Amino acid sequence: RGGDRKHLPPGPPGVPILGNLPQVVGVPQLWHTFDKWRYEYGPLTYLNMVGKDVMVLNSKAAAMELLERRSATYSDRPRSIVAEYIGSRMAIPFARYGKSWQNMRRAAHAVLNARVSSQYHAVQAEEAIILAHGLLYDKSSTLLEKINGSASTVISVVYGKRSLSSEKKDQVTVDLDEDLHLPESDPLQSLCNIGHRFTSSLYPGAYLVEVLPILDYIPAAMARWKRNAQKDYGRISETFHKFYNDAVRNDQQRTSLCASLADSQLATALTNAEKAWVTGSISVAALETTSTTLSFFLYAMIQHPIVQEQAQKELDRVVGRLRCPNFTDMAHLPYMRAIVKEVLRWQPAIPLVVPRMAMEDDWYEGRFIPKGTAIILNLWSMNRDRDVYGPDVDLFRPERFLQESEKEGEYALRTEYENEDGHCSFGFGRRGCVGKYVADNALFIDMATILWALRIEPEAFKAAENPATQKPTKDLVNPIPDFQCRFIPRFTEAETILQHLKEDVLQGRNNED
Ligand code: HEM
Repeated sequence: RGGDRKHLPPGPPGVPILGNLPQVVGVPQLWHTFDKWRYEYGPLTYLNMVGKDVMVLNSKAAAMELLERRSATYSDRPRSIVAEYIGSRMAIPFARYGKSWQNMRRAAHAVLNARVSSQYHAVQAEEAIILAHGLLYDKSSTLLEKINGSASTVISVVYGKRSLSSEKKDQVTVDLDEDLHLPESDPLQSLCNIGHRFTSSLYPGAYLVEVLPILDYIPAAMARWKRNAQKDYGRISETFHKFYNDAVRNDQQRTSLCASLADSQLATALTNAEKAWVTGSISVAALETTSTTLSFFLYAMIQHPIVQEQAQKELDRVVGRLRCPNFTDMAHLPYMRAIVKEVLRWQPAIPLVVPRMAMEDDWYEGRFIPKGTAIILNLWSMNRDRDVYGPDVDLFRPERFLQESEKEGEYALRTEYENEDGHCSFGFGRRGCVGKYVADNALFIDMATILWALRIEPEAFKAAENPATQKPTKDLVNPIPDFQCRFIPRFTEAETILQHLKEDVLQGRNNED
C-alpha cells in the first residue's frame, strides 16, 4: 500500500502534521477554492486532513465512472462524529450505507420514483397557483419569506395537502454554537434549521473532532459541541415524530408520503421511528434545495429579461392566455424545460455534496484511491466543465440545451437532454437524489405558472450596476443572493384566473376538512 500511495492524485502542498487543514478550515464557499484547484490538479484533487485522506471529485466523467459504474464501492458516507450525535444514522441523506439506509431508501424510492411522482401533479399545480398568487398579492411577507414558503409544494407531497404552514419565516441562519431554533409556530423554518444543522456540521473543517477523533473521548459535560449535538438529536426526533403523526392523522385523502408509508406494505421493514425520520429527512432534503433553486430562478429572470420574454412567448403560443399551464403542456414547452435545467446547472443548490467514502482500495486513471478516503463531490465544477458546456459556463443561457426547431423562432430540446438532466445537481449513483422527479416537476410547474402570469422586474437597483451579493457561508448549501424584485401581471386575465384558481384551491381544501 505504501508503494501505491506514491500514485495518489495531485493536490496543493500542505504543512507538516496538519496537512491541508489550514487551507480549508474557516474558508467560506469552499467550492470556489476547489474549482481553482481543479484547473491545477485535474479531476481528483488530493487533500491530507491531519493524516486523513480526502479527495475532491471535480469532473462529471470521473463521477460517472466512480459513483455510477463503481457505485458498490462509493455508496457509503464517511463517519461524521458530530452528525451521528445529531441523528445522521436515521436520516437518509446522511446515513451510512447499510441495511437501515437500504430500507429507508427503498421506501422513499417507492413513493418518489418517476412513475409515482405524477400522482403529485395535482397538488404541485395547486401550490404553484398559491405561490404565483402570493408573489403578486401578499404584501405582508418579504420576497425571501414567500420563496421559503413556496417550497411547501414539496412539503405538501410529504405531509399532505394540509401541509405544514408557516406564520413567520426568517432567513435561515444556524450558528454552530447557538441553540437549534425550532419555532413551533413555524414548521417550515424548523425543517430548514434542522437541514442547516446537518449541512453546516458536515462542511469540511467544521469540527476539529472529525479530524482528531480522540476528542470524542472528552465527556459531554466538558465538550459543548457534544452536549449541543445530543440535545439537538432529541429535539429533532421529537419534531419529526410530531409532524409524521399529525400528517398520518390528518391526511384523509391518503395521498401524502406519510400516509403512503403508514399504509404501505413496503414500509413494514421500517420502525415507527424510522418512518418519522424518513419523512422528516426527506422534507429537509427537499425544502431548502427547492427554495434555493427557485430563488436563483427569480434572480436569473431579473438579470435576463430576454430569456423571460422568450419563455413567455412560448407560453403564450402553447398555453394561451385563457388558462394556466399544466403538466400536459410540459412536452410542448422545451424552452421552459431548458430554463429549469439551466437554473439547476448554473447555481446548484448543494455545490458540495455530503461526502462519499471509498469502501475498497481503488484506482482511477493511474491514480490510487485508498480505502476509507472521503470523496467530496464538487458539483459546482462539474456543472461548469468547459469541455462539456463550452467556454461560457458562467453565463445563464438556457439555449445550451436547445436546438432550433423547424418552425422559425421556436426551439426543441436537444435530443440528448430529453431523458437526461444535463447537469449534475442531483448527484450520482445509489446515493443520488431520490426526489429528483418530484423536484423537477415542482420546479417546472412553479416556474411556468409564475412566468405565464407575471413579469418579474428588479426592484430598487439595476442588476448590472449593483449586483446582488451572496453572504459568506460555511455550509454545503448555496446561499441565496441578496436581491429584490417585483411582480407585475402580464395581462388582465392572468390576475382574474389566478384569483379564481386560488379560491378554488382553498375551497377544495376546506371541503376536505
Ligand atoms: C432542486 C431540488 C433538489 C436538489 C438540487 C437536490 C439535490 C440533491 C443532492 C445533490 C443529493 C445528494 C446526492 C449524492 O450524494 O450523490 C440529494 C440527495 C437526496 N435528496 Fe435531493 N435534491 C432536490 C430535491 C429533493 C426533493 C424534492 C426530495 C424529496 C422529495 C429530495 C430528497 C433527497 C434525499 C432523500 C436524498 C438522500 C439520498 C440518499 O442519500 O440516499 N431531494 N439531493
